[in-house]
Amino acid sequence: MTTTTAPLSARPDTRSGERGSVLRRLLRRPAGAVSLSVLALIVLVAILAPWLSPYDPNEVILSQARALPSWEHPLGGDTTGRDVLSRLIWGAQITLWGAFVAILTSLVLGVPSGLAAGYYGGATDRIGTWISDGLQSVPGMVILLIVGANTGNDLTLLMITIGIFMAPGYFRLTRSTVLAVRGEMYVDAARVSGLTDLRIMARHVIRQVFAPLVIQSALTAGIAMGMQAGLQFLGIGGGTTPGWGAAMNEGFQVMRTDPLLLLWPSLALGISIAAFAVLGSTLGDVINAKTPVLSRRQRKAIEAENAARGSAPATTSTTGSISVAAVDSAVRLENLRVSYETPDGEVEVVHGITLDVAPGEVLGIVGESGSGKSQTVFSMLDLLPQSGYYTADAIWIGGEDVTTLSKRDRARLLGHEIGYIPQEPMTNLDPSYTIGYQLTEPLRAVHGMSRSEARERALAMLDRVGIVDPHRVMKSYPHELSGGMAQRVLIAGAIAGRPSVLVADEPTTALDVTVQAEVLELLRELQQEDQMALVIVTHNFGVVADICDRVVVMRSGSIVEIDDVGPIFAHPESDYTRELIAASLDGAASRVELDAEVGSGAGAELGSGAGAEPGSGAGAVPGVDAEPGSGAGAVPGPEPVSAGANKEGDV
Ligand SMILES: Nc1ncnc2c1ncn2[C@@H]1O[C@H](COP(=O)(O)OP(=O)(O)OP(=O)(O)O)[C@@H](O)[C@H]1O
Repeated sequence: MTTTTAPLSARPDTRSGERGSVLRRLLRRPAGAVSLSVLALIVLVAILAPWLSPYDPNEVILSQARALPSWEHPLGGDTTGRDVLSRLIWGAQITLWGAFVAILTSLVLGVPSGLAAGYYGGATDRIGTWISDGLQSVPGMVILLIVGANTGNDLTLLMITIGIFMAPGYFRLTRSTVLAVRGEMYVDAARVSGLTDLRIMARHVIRQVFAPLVIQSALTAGIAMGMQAGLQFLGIGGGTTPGWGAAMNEGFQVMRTDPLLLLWPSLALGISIAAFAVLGSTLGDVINAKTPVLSRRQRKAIEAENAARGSAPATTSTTGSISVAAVDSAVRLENLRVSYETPDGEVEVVHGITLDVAPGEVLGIVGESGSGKSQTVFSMLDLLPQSGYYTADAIWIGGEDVTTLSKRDRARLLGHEIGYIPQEPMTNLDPSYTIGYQLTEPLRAVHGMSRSEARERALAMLDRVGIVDPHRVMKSYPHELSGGMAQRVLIAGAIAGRPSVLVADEPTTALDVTVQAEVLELLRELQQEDQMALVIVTHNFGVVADICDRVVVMRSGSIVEIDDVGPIFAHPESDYTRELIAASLDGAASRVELDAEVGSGAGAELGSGAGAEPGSGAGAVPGVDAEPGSGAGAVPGPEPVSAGANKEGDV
């Protein structure tokens, strides 16, 4: 086994550092610094009102009626002789409280419903959207007047009502953010590891909604303050409370004779609303500067959709073959069809394929991009995106036809019976959590282990996949790992539940060429050690030669050829297979070249990894010579298969 000794990134991580950097960047902008300071001052004044206020805000001093500013009363007295400054200070508390109640109500109603609508889609989404649209079409002011009239103008209840009418904004924001995040690979990875929807939402999705919600709340706070003042100005919501709106109402009535009485509360309200608005938009700039517009997966889905419109042929024939009885198979797909709803109608992208994998067998699924490899394995895992669905005569996993199972029972297979290793390690790890948390979470939640058991298992698995300092890696965040280490971590997670089937979707594509070889070597070792069935998706025949027993060649959603690796290389039946083999080997580095590259420590992880263990260093490039009688060495073919070290390929 090869080991990985590449040092962890020296970047001084930490989540608090990340949060600090947003605050720092906010403060670096004059607009951010000023608005934040103003708001901090207002909040401070509101909190310290009992101590700062020189007089009781409702105390009437007749001699001070309409008095001009003086040393005793810096802002003068109002029409009944109450101290204006004291009323403004207490008004800050009441106005902020009103805004807080409204925002809290909106958050409580809008966020969970938006989360559920975005995550579950379907009927939940439709019902949520319908209620949200309905609320927006109700004339809010009429409802506020009714509530005011029936509750004695209770300010808190009025602000709760305003919060209800502002909840659709939070609903829509949360829903759209979740829709974008739901497709992220680390969410799929969490699902594959068997975590419940509730847990995935609470731990992995809600964090992504956090930043937009903060921005929205800053903007909404200003609006809520304005609405509250508007209500008080109209005489609704607290005639006796010293709110700024009530003060404006009073000042408005004596505007011609005592304009200052209107000026002070208007200034306080205007400055507060402006500060919230500027803070919200500056926060938006600061946070969005880091946010990618489209994730790679989203771009890929769009490209795939476009390709599907142009090229997917409609065919009804079924293709493929089987090798063992259904009950003896590790996996068996019978007449699997996958379709997608697209704006142009329904498109079938996998056209009735049949294949199986025996326990302990390594099956390669090969084909060019868009041939349906990923859709096939996503159907196995029951992880097709929402717009896609499959039909099949049967899907056997571990000798059981899982098409008869409920969605929930089917999900239980993930992490237990089936493990999944994705294509891109980095995007499959949640950047907000340590590796230790991400490895132990499914072990505790899905496998019912205690904290210490889960930790022990995770450490053992990290050690097993060649991580030399598992304790340190457990404490690391994904960005501190190299791509190869991250993939090892995901492999550790996939095998931690001891699955009988391991599905690897192009597990080495995103990795450096030398690290690819190490990861393939590791997969082969693990598969042989635990006698797992391994389904490996690739577009590279080098990988097939290296690791597979049998191979399925796919093209445009159908199986072109299916056979043991030897015969496929020796006598490919279809021209397409022949072309794929030639394309995989064309331009491949020779074994000697590859060994030289490995020896020179070209790979990020290889310096000590490969070299550390004689026999698995350069020899870690899995291939012909490494194991006589296996891999490409055993493959009679048109050319010696030099580990398929294709420049663009997997190895
Ligand atoms: N969300 C989607 N909506 C519509 N069609 C889709 C969607 N996802 C995939 N497809 C179509 O399914 C077909 C098979 O895609 P699949 O992802 O299985 O290809 P692949 O062989 O795994 O390719 P790659 O090696 O690029 O991942 C593609 O032609 C694509 O157009």
